[in-house]
Amino acid sequence: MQPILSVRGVSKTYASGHQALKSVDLDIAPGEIFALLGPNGAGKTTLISTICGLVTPSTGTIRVAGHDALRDFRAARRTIGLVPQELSTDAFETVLATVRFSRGLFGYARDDAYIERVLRDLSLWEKRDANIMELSGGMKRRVLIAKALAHEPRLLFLDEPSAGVDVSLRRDMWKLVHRLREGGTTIILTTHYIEEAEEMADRVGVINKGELLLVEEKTALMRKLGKREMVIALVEPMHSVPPDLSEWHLALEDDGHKLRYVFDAQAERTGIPSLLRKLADMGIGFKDLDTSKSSLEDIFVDLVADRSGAAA
Ligand SMILES: Nc1ncnc2c1ncn2[C@@H]1O[C@H](COP(=O)(O)OP(=O)(O)OP(=O)(O)O)[C@@H](O)[C@H]1O
Repeated sequence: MQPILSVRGVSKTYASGHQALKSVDLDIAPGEIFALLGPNGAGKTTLISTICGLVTPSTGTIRVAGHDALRDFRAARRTIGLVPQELSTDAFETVLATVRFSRGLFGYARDDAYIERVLRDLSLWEKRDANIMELSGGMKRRVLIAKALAHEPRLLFLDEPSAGVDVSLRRDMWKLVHRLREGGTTIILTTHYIEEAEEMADRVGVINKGELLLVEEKTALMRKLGKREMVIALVEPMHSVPPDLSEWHLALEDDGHKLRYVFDAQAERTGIPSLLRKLADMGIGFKDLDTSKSSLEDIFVDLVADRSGAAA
């Protein structure tokens, strides 16, 4: 299937000399939810801005729904909805007028029924006649989403949708995203909340220092890189890990009451049976064993730390 978005060799060096993107390649399939994950300053907003034509890339090409994003900017832009991080809208206008205007901006005929549906989906219909300046922060955020959806985009960008948003709006937004996808919209979100990527995305891209470090199916990524850990609750607390246990690289926690062992769940030998045998041989008793899987957050932190270490 033709990708709805195709980014090839896109780099961006700002006038300050800062290189915010380093030869990024990325294909997005129609209908998928893609989370772009990265720490502050990683280049997420810059990448979105180049795709939306707000920032000119220094090198590379971008195609959106078959249109060249630079040469054929208007056609490409019409297929995109962008929910920016902050509201820069006509604060004195009413909700309805602002959202209607957004649709008109892209040359679409007025469609009151569609706009009503969007406002209802976002619980904004009751507020349609309110001035935007009178709305709470969460409601303003909903207006931003409504504006981005006003021209029925095929590709929706959500830049940090959860930043500064309360739990109920976050949940509403997740529901809306799933509903939009069911209707065929492709969604790309940037986030540094791993929970959000874990909850919503089909695929995850990790970006750090302008470099797209990896792009993977979320479930495959978690399976491949997932580590497991086992916590051993001791009968008697320890002052330090005995040298005879050094090969397992255990950490002592909870004032010496617990040993933590991190292992690779994919490895042929996890090291657990030998560790438990060794504990028995040494007469170290334990009350409980607890194993858990590492989350996407652990994976992400490991990845970014590895790369930073490698670059140093
Ligand atoms: N107009 C600009 N001129 C110069 N440097 C810029 C400009 N815009 C962004 N940068 C720099 O480029 C880098 C990437 O910024 P960007 O906003 O794309 O990161 P981000 O991943 O979106 O970060 P955040 O999560 O904080 O929003 C940062 O170091 C930032 O300071």
